[in-house]
Amino acid sequence: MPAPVRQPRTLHDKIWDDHVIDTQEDGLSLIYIDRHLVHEVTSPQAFEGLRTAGRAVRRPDCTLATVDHNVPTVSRKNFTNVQSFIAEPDSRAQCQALEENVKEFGLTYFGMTDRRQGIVHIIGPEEGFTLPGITCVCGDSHTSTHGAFGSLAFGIGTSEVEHVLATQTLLQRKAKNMLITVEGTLNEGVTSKDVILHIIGVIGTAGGTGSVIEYAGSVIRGFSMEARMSMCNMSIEAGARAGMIAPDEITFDYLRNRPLAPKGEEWDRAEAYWRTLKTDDGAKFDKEVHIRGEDIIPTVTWGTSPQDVVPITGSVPDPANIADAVKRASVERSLKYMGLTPNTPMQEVKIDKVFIGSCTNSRIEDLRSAAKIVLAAGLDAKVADGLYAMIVPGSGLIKQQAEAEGLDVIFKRAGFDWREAGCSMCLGMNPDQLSPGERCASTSNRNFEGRQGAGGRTHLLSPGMAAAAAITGKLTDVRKFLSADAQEKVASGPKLKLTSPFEFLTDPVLPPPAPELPTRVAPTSGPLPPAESPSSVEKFTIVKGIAAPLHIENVDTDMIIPKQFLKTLKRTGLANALFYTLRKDPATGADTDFVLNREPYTQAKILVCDGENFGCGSSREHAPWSLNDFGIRCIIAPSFADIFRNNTMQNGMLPVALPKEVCKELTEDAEAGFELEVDLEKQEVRRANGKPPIPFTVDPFRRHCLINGLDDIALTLQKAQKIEEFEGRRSQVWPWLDGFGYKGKIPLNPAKQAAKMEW
Ligand SMILES: CC(C)[C@H](C(=O)O)[C@@H](O)C(=O)O
Ligand code: SF4
Repeated sequence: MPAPVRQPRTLHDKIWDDHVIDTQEDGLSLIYIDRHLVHEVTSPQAFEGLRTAGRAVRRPDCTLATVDHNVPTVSRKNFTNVQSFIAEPDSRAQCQALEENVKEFGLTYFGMTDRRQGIVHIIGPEEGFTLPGITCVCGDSHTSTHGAFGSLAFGIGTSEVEHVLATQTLLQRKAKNMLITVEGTLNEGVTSKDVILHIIGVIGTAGGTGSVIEYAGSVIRGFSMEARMSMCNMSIEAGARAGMIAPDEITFDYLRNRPLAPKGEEWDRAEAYWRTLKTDDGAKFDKEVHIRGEDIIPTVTWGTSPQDVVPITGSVPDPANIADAVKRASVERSLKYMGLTPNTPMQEVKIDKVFIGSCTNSRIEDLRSAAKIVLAAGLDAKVADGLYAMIVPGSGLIKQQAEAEGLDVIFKRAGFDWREAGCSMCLGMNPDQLSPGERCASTSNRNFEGRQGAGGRTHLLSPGMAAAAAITGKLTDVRKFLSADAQEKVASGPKLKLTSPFEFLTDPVLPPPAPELPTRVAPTSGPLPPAESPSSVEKFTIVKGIAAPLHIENVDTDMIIPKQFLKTLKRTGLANALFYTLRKDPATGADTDFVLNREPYTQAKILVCDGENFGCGSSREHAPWSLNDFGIRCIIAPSFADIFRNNTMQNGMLPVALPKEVCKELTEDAEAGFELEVDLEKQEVRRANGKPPIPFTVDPFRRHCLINGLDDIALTLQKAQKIEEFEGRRSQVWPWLDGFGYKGKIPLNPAKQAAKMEW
């Protein structure tokens, strides 16, 4: 018999196929997870779950933890311990909880005295922990960043973090294949940040829902790893499950000699495998989008969604020109929040703060491109009067390298504040925040209402554009600083540490070696619990009650629960946090007339929204926890963001997707005060106004779990033997994936270590 002919496969297909441990008849697969990154915000409840069930971490050698979201970015010169350094009690508690958890569970941890500490999505690649061909997860939506290496990398919620810690696997349904090509030549001043903002403007924040996007084409191939990471990072802003780019010489050059990358003969084997990781000719994509590089010019956002983009040469949109009433209302709402007048040229918009940082744009190349603009503005250029500009490197090592290149001198001399590594003002879980009404030019990835501080206004842009805005005090076309005249001016000026102002652009310094070399540890399996472990998840059969109507598109999880409530160590007590900014008057703290504050909706068990893309943005499971705590067990909407949908079902809640017109009708029922009855067994929504029931469908496996209140982890552990067999094969075929650990090398006395370090 001739061997069956294999269909051409996409890069995503290949990585997926290599990680499937088991597939059920209905298509649900158990996939192996090669790399798990952990941070302090989304892990405490997961470790608590392990503790309660008496479970161990299955693969400490494939798990890497750090603190990033809560850490203050002020100087650590006087750091002795987290207890005394972090003033805010909840932030402190989360960081301390992680310190304790990594000790208890034996995990590799980059704490605040470690130069390798930084934003979780920066340190994975920097260490070579992120590799081509792997599956990589983290309780964080921007895990998509790691797809830049040709890996399948995606964000998960806290329940899934617990699942991965306990089993090193996840239950997943394969996503669709989407291709986005960018061909041609980019205009001067256009960076990968402009390219991804432009793409999101074209496809919208739900354009990638249910898909893994592969970015291809000559423009992408020409990008450095840093630029590719910025692109893949924002795949989540396009609604995609993940983004990826096939590995090539640029990828291999970046990874060679990274502390955790394979070495010697193992590198050669790995590289040979990685070279097979590209989409075959003739492979089919479910969706394709083709973009011309020439069409992109430096881009900036004007509104409160990452899809609200405009070329820097454009103007604030005018709602009067929008025919669709819902869209018009949404633009009006955004403009009101942003304090912008229709038709104002973007370059006349004045800025109060500039933030250069975040997992999108805080890498060495980002800092170089911002420094280039500062230099191009002239050696006497200064941050505009009254403006505050901060630079937050993505990791301690990036900070160190930038200082070795003299970038800090360029920034500080121009009046920028040079900070320590962390998430910082991207989200403001630490003290770095906008005040109400302040406007920020930010290199981060989300411009949601209140994202950088309650009432704060965010314009997303590239590092060069942010630097230009810092100097002029307004949103500015970066190309003004790239003219021959400006460069001439700089070239003739006095010299800094560098022999030419742009020397660092062509001759980058290699990253300094990591302070400690890892020790190889054999893969271990943690003790397996009894398969019949009880589930704490409530069963869902029928939910009947008041339904609250909501008319908002793209309800993001920052809106469902703002960042200040993510600092909890529990899953409960979040009812008051639900839709906090919509429910509380910022000035008085009094209740607003938001629907959930009004009778009878204070008793709502169901939320009906007629806007698409409910639950987009961050992976915070706090969003379903707060809905649940309020009493809402079912959300009906035209479409859901992938991670949010998953997170609700992990908590015994039901997301029901129905056509937009049907959702609209149901919001009318809700407004008239009619109760709704959602029956999961019969898969129908019954209406109290005598109209016929509305059928819906739910993933059969999830339906079964919800109706019976089953625990995913216990179910997965019934397949322990298959997982072990997979691990055996994995060790033979991909030996470099049996990770490296720093077991036993976690600093036990941070104070002593801090004293040794120069900050
Ligand atoms: C805290 C975390 C859950 C969150 C995310 O998933 O994205 C955060 O990193 C963010 O950017 O909002
Ligand atoms: S998006 Fe911002 S808050 Fe989230 S991980 Fe990245 S830097 Fe941190």
